[in-house]
Amino acid sequence: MTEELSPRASASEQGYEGALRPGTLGEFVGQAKVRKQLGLLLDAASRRQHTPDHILLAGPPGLGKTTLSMIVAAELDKPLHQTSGPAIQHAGDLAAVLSALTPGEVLFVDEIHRMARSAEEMLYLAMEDFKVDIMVGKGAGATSVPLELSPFTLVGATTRAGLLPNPLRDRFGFTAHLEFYGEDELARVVSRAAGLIGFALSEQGIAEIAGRSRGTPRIANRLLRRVRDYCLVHETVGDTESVRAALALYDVDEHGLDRLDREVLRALVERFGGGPVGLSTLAVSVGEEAETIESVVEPFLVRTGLITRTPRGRVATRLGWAHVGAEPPEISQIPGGGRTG
Ligand SMILES: Nc1ncnc2c1ncn2[C@@H]1O[C@H](COP(=O)(O)OP(=O)(O)OP(=O)(O)O)[C@@H](O)[C@H]1O
Repeated sequence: MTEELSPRASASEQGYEGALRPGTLGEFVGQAKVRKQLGLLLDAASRRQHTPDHILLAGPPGLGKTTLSMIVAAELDKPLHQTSGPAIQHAGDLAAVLSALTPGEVLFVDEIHRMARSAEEMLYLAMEDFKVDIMVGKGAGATSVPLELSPFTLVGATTRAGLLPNPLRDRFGFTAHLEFYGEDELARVVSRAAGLIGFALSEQGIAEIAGRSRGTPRIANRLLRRVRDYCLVHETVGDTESVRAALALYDVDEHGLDRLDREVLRALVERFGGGPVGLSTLAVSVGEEAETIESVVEPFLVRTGLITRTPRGRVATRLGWAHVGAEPPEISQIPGGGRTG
């Protein structure tokens, strides 16, 4: 997968991303339902002068979970403490974080599904009663000492909501499921970001980037940066032509497919007659890890209707055949498919 289309952030783009983050719910583009629900929750909490319910943000990477956690803290006018599941490997790690929280503080735990089990159990009590039991001493002499915590709001983020144990999931008063963005919404993300970085981009140029961003604001902002650099170096304006030229340079096609996506699709059509074929066979045929194909390539090809998953393996749809410029052998046997995102 080319770096341009990875939904995950790279360390080098954190500063750029930070500069583009919307600071309020009003500035946050799209996700209308989640914005309304969250707005109501925060408004009610401030009217009751109470900390809001704990919030779980679920959805694929790059859709705005970290941004929303910052917005929650900003709207509540409270500090934000950020950590992540992998950083909490022992109950003691969590106890240290929780005991340092100030009243009303927002605690953001990214990838909360990756937290240690022992810490999860401590978190149940902390979420419910703002208390933890600290074990003091070892062996037979060990005793548990209750510790009162300041009331806080936990904002948990996960790309794998299904992996959260039920007792943890049940302790969130509100769960927001973030959806992939439509092209109009992505155009608004790009237009806003272009304004912030002071880059003049035509309406069509904006639409070209939006259409290649795989429903993901992080990718939209990254492609914008590539186009801005291209225009700077080639001393050209941000129009459709320069967007196309810049993104062709990075192997991003008009639907947001990259080299690996196209290779997989081409292998499916040309080497396996459109399928059905098993994932591992497909992975070997393009010389890539099955994991990468399953977690990154396949979901996007399925979502855009280029392939489907059947019990017997992956099958190219009519759209998939057309995308690689090939004719399907017998139309009646090929799934129709349809672009969705
Ligand atoms: N709704 C939105 N409006 C405008 N920009 C957005 C929106 N959502 C995300 N972005 C931008 O996309 C980038 C990635 O967002 P963010 O870091 O919040 O994603 P995430 O879901 O937390 O990703 P991960 O799961 O990898 O942590 C940021 O630069 C952010 O400003």
